[in-house]
Amino acid sequence: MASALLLCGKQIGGAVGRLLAGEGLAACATQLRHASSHAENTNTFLREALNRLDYPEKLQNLLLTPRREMSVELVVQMDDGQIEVFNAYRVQHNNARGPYKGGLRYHPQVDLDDVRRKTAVMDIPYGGAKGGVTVDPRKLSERELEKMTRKLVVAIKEIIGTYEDIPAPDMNTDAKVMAWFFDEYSKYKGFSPGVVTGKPVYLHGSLGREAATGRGTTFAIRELLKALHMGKLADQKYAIQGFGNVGAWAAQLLWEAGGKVVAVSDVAGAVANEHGLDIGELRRHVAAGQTLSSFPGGGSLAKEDILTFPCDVLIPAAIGGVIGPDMAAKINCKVVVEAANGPTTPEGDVVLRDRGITVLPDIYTNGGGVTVSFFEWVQNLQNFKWEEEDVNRKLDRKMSDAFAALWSVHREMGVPLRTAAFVVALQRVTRAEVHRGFD
Ligand SMILES: NC(=O)C1=CN([C@@H]2O[C@H](COP(=O)(O)OP(=O)(O)OC[C@H]3O[C@@H](n4cnc5c(N)ncnc54)[C@H](O)[C@@H]3O)[C@@H](O)[C@H]2O)C=CC1
Ligand SMILES: O=C(O)CCC(=O)C(=O)O
Repeated sequence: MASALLLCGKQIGGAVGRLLAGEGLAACATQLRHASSHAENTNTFLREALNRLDYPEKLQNLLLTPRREMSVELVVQMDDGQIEVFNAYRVQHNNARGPYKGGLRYHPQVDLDDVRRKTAVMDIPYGGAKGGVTVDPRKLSERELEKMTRKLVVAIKEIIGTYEDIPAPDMNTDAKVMAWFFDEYSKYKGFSPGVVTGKPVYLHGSLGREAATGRGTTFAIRELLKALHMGKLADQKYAIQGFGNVGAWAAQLLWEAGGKVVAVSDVAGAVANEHGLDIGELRRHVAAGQTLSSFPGGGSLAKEDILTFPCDVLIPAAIGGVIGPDMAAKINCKVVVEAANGPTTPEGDVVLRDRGITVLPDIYTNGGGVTVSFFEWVQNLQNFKWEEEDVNRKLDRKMSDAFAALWSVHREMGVPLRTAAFVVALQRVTRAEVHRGFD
């Protein structure tokens, strides 16, 4: 027995040592603090909308509290034989309107953001969920990443499902991760393409899903510019933080529409050209493994300067919490379009309001992703593939209709667009809750 434990101790080595030293617990506490601060930010915005609606307190609490939160540990043997333990979670918010739905993020910092109201703003028949694993995927080999993903599926398979909760890509998760997810789940529950969205197109994915969040962001900007009488997409200068799925697709589509993308950044650096970057060339440069800052078609910029770079439309498309009050006082644009989840803190939001800078909120702006995820799910249930133009046309319609709904609340109630978006969503969720009854 003693030698087995010793053997086990040797195998587990560093991971157990670190856990026993309390490092794991400290990391876990940091993640929870981070998660709760983000949830608090969202709840601050949500309360502002609830203040405008005359709902009884009990209903308000119901709307503020997630239905279920699951937290699991994934034990993975790494390529070098060491055992690592990863914390993973899934939070399910409200399923009055349909199955839970939302992204799955692999990131060193947990960031529980808000899909729950997004599905209601977009008027698609889902509730909201979010999940993730606390990991820096750049430090894992592809095989380790696959093992970790499969362990995650085994750990949460009883609370997800085609009609229960449908994960999707988010930061650092892509079609490949979704394919592993679908494959592992199907081993336990039988063929289930509808259990995740954002799968590869050749493996029950939807045409148009990869670009959907960036494309939806572009439609959202078009509608906002029209409403603000600011002209066309082609008339604006854009600065974009984040050049991953969302940022790069938004940049590409804005550039194709004739807009000038004057600066973009990623986690490693930034590049700028006040006459506009050639986004086609830049994407090829990055796809070839080069950094943004080494792009010959622009000058290198400190990544910290992206949010203050002079432009008409600033698009944070990376991580949450980047526009606090200090940053909000310095940014140099006419409108902020939140393609990322939770880029503006409540304090930052107040400063932007005071400065007269319009903010198009995340729960609407990046809703194109979950909308085309919904289209993918419908195609999986139909076992039928739609044409890409059809997907894009339907997405355009959803984004335009959702904008019209929030713009009319913004005008009628005289509230900022963020509050208007929450009001629209809360009204839809509440209607579903009340009509389903509470017995
Ligand atoms: N992928 C999707 O369909 C959806 C994504 N979102 C949100 O959009 C945002 C971006 O997601 P994806 O593009 O999918 O992720 P991604 O992993 O494809 O790209 C993230 C980008 O952000 C950059 N980045 C990371 N940390 C940064 C930092 N500190 N400063 C500057 N850049 C940084 C990365 O280098 C990368 O370019 C996230 O907030 C995500 O929650 C929201 C809805 C749907
Ligand atoms: O496609 C989805 O289901 C959700 C995408 C996502 O992560 C989000 O909307 O925040």
